[in-house]
Amino acid sequence: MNLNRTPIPVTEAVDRVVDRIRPLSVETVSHTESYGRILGEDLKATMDVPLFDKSAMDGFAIRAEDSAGASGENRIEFDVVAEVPAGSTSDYELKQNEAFRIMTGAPVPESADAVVMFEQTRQAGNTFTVRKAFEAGENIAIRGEECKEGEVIVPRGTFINPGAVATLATFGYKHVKVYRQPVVGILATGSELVDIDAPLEPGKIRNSNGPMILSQLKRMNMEGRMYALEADDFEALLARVKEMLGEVDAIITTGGVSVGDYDHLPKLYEALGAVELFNKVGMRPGSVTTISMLEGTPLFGLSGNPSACYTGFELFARPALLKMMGHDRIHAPILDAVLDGDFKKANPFTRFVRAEIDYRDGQVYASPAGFNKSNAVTSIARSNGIIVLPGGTRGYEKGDGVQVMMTDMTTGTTRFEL
Ligand SMILES: Nc1nc2c(c(=O)[nH]1)N[C@H]1C(S)=C(S)[C@@H](COP(=O)(O)OP(=O)(O)OC[C@H]3O[C@@H](n4cnc5c(N)ncnc54)[C@H](O)[C@@H]3O)O[C@H]1N2
Ligand code: MOO
Ligand SMILES: [Mg+2]
Repeated sequence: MNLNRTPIPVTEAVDRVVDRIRPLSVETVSHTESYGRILGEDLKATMDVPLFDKSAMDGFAIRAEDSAGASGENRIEFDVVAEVPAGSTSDYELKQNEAFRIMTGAPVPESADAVVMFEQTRQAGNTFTVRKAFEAGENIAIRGEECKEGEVIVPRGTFINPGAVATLATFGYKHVKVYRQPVVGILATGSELVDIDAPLEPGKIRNSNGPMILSQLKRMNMEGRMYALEADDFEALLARVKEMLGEVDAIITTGGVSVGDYDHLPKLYEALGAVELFNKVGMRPGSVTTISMLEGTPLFGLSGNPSACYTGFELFARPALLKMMGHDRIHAPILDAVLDGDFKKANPFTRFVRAEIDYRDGQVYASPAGFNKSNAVTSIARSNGIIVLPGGTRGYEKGDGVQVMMTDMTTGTTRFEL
C-alpha cells in the first residue's frame, strides 16, 4: 500500500471528478411527475403567450380615442353594449362611445383598444363616465408580450421547479424529456458497524453514514439504493462491489479508505481496474477521500468518519451526481460571510467546518456548529452550511471574513470557486 499519498488542492479534486462525468440518457415523464427532475430538452413556446390580447383588469373595454378630452369638468359618457367575462369573446363592433363590460383575463374584442378599471369610472345604470383620457393599450396584456411562439423559454439542463411545471402546463407539454436519475448504490463498510436495532456489543457502533447519505441524496431529489453493511473483508467487499456495479450508476462507499490494515477500498478499486482520480485531498475533514472511475461509473470512497463523509459527499458526490442527472448548477453556492465565533487552530489544509448560517442586518453570519472534529456527527445536525477556512499558519477569529458553502440551498451554481 502507498502510505505516502500526495494531497491535491480541493478545487482540483472537484474538477477531476466533475470533468469525467457525463450526463445520463433522457427519458419521458408526465409533467405532473417532472418536479425536481432536470430538463432533457429545450422548452420552446408552442404559441404566443398571452395567446390573445387580454384584459388585465375588471372594467370596461373602450375605443381609447372616444375618451380624448375627458377631465373632471368634462366627464365623457359611455354606453355598455355587451359583457365579456373570462373564457368568452365578442365580435360586436363598438361604435362611438360604446363599451364592453369586461373581466380580467377576457379577450379584448377587436374593436376596443383600452380597458378602464371600474374604480376609474362613475357608473349609472347601463352607462358610465370617465374623467381622463385613456391611451390605446392601457390595461391590456398584448398577445406575445411574455413570449413568442418558437422562443426557447427554459433551456435544457434546468432544474424543473414549480414555475417550470406551470410552464409545461401553459404550453401543453403533457409529457417532457428529462435526464434519467442516477441509481446510486450506498455501501457502508466496517466490521464495527451494526444496524440501528442491533445490540451495541463492545466495540460496535451504529451505522450513521448510510442513512445520512441516503438523506443527502434525497435533499438533491435523488433516491439511493442501500446495500447491507459489509465487514472489512477484502473478498466479501469485492464481491459486493461487483454485484453493485451491475445494478447502479454510481457507488458511494463509506469507510476503509485510509491506510489502516483493514482499509481495503483503494486496493479494491485498483483490483477492479478503476482509474484512481485521487486518494488524498488538501482538506480537513475528508483528506483521505478516494475517488476512482470505472468506465463511466464513479466510485466515491468517502471516509468513515461522519463529518469527513458528509463533507466529501457535498464536495464531490453532489456535483458529480447532479451532472449525471443533467443539471447545469451542480455546486452548493458559496457566499461571503462574517465568522461568528473563534476558530483559533491553524491548519495547513483547507478546513470545512459544519456551521450555523444566519442572516442579520443584510449580512451572512457563520458560527461553527459545536464539536467539529472529523469524527463528529452531532455538529452536522446543527449545521445548515459549511464554513471554508483556507489552510495556512494562522487561525480565525470572530469578525473575520470567510466563505460559506450553502449546502442546504436547493439551487446551485455552475462553477466551484473559492
Ligand atoms: N496512519 C493514518 N491513520 C489515519 C489517517 C492517516 O492519514 N494516517 N487518516 C485519518 C483520517 S484523517 C480519517 S478521516 C480516517 C479515515 O478512515 P477511513 O475512511 O479509513 O474509515 P474507517 O477507518 O473505516 O473509519 C473511520 C472512523 O469512522 C467510523 N465509521 C466508519 N463507518 C461509519 C459509519 N457508517 N457510521 C458511523 N461511523 C462510521 C469508524 O468506526 C471509525 O471510527 O482515518 C484516520 N486514520
Ligand atoms: O479525512 Mo480526515 O477527516 O481529514 O480527518
Ligand atoms: Mg480506516
